Amino acid sequence: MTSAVVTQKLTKKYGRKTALSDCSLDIPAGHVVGLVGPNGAGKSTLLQLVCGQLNPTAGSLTVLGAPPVTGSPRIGFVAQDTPVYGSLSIEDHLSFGKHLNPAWDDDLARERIERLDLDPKQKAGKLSGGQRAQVALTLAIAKRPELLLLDEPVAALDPLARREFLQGLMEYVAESGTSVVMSSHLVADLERVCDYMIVLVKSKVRVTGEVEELLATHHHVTGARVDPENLGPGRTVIQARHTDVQSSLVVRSSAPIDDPAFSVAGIDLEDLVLAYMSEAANGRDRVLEKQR
Ligand SMILES: Nc1ncnc2c1ncn2[C@@H]1O[C@H](COP(=O)(O)OP(=O)(O)OP(=O)(O)O)[C@@H](O)[C@H]1O
Repeated sequence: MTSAVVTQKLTKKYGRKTALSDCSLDIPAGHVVGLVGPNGAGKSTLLQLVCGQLNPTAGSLTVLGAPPVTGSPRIGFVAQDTPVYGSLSIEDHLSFGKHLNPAWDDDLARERIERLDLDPKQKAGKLSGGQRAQVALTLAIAKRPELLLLDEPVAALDPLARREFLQGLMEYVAESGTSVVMSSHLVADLERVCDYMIVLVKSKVRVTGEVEELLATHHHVTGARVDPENLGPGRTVIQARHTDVQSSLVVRSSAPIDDPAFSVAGIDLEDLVLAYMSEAANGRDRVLEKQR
C-alpha cells in the first residue's frame, strides 16, 4: 500500500505555543481522509506542514514519497480563508493556473466555472464567500494534483452548495483517483464522503484509521454502573458517563462485547468522533470525581 503522507513525531511550535505535538501518521494513498478536531487542535497547522507552507519544529514528514515542496504541482491546497486575488478576474486566475501548472486541465476548469454559473470576467474580490471557495477548489483540482488538501472547504457554503460541492468532489475523486485530506467541523458531511479519519485533539492525534474499521471496533455500551478501569482486557473506554446506578460508555474493542451485563449497540461516526473529542474533558471529570 503506498502512502500519501507519512509523518514521524511531527511537531510544530509557534514561539512557546505547541500547535502540533509528536504527530505520527501514515495516510494511505487513494483515500478521502477526514481531519477533525476542536478549534485550535492543529488541523490547519498539519495541512500547512503537508503542503510545505510551514516547516516543522521537530520530527519529519514525506508527502507523495518526498519532502514537501511549497507550490508543488503535485499538491492542490485550498486554505481555510480561500485566498484569491481580489482585483483579478476569474479568467486571470485560470490563466495564472495554466501558466504555472504543467498538468493544468483548462477544459475542466472552464466547464466547472460555467456549471457554477460564474462569469469569468467577474473580479474575485466581488464574489461571495461560497463562490470564492468554489473558485479556489476549481483552481486546485484543475492542477490535476495527486494530493488535494482542503482546509474547511465547505464552511462558507449554504447547505445545497455544500451538497453539490461534496458531490462534485466525489465525482472528481472517483474519476481521477486523487488522494484527499479534508478538514471540517461538519462530521455528518465527512461521514458521507470520507473513508478514512484522523481525529486531532489538543495538538495530538487521538485516533486514526479506515472509517469501516473504526465503526466495527467501537461500541455504545450501557449497563449497571461500572468502573471503566474494570471493563476487562482488550477493551478501552473512550468516553464514560455515569448516573448513580448506570454507566453509558463508548468502548473500543476488536472482539465482540457479549457480556450479558451490558447492552451493546453500534455507533455512528459523529458519536465516535465526539467521544474522542470529549476524552480530555472526561479525564478531567474523573480526576475531579476522585478528589471529591
Ligand atoms: N501563526 C500562529 N502564531 C501563533 N499561534 C498560532 C498560529 N497559527 C496557529 N496558532 C495556534 O496553534 C494552535 C493550532 O492552530 P490551528 O489553526 O492549526 O488549529 P485548527 O485545528 O485548524 O483550528 P480551527 O478549527 O479553529 O481552524 C492554536 O492554538 C492556534 O492558536
